[in-house]
Amino acid sequence: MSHVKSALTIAGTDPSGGAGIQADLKTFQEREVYGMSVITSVVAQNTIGVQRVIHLPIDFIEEQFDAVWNDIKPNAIKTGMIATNEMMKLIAHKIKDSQIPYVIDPVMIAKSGDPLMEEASRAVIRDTLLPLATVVTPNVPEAEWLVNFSIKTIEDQKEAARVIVHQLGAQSVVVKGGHMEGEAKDVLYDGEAFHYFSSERIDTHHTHGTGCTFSACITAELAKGRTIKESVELSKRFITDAIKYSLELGKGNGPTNHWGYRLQGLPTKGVRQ
Ligand SMILES: Nc1ncnc2c1ncn2[C@@H]1O[C@H](COP(=O)(O)OP(=O)(O)O)[C@@H](O)[C@H]1O
Ligand SMILES: Cc1ncc(COP(=O)(O)OP(=O)(O)O)c(N)n1
Repeated sequence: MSHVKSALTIAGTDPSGGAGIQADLKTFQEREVYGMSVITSVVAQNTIGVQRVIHLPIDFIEEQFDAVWNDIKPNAIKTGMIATNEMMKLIAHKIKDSQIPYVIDPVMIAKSGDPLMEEASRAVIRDTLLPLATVVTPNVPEAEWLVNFSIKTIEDQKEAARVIVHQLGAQSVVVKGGHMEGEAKDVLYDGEAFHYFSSERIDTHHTHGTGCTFSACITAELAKGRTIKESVELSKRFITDAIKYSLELGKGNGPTNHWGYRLQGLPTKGVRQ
């Protein structure tokens, strides 16, 4: 039996390489986990924004999933952009008895403001996929939609986390602090205890793909058998360095990239591997 750990991402694409499937696969590789992917939607996007989205036919998404699943069963799964009700229902049906860690990045709107999920589908992801999640990683606007109140303080982040676990049924949640003021403080709640992961706020607009990279890192660490808390702690360090070394590429918000320090030929001292 192979000792290689693998992870599967089910998500949309980013041809400019900063977010979506491309970010997930790069992250899996960096975390030394074999990466696999099922594409839900093909997205023409870049650092400026989203130009057009084409959803793949549902039977073809299923065929991709079966091709991977029946051949190389992953040690963990993540979902990112899942735009429609029928995609959500298909994925719920496929993974409900899988017994492997499942991370949901409930992608609704890109930083550019472009929608990546049909508005009517938000209730479906909440009701069909969230109860299956090992970890769900909403940013503040996504968490606000899920819990239906506004989040302005750390106490609001905690209350949202409680609702997402106890009322919506996720095993655990990280309410991310990227959209808050001041330090970037993420709140992990597992139904019993709160854990806080903070970093200074890095003054950059090159943050394309932060959410994708963070959740992919959590998935990779869970695939290796780490606990939820360990996985989130490592992923917070990883994303902080990835933002610190983000790349000034493109005409808009450049890509977050942990390998950015190597690509830019910067010294490795201080970068957490
Ligand atoms: N400017 C920043 N400085 C430091 N950390 C950040 C910054 N922006 C986001 N983060 C961190 O990046 C991760 C992704 O958060 P967020 O930006 O809220 O997600 P999303 O990309 O889904 O909107 C979180 O760990 C958050 O704390
Ligand atoms: C295909 C695809 N999936 C997800 C996103 C959103 O990524 P995120 O990490 O939240 O970063 P931004 O794009 O919002 O900067 C995406 N853009 N494309």
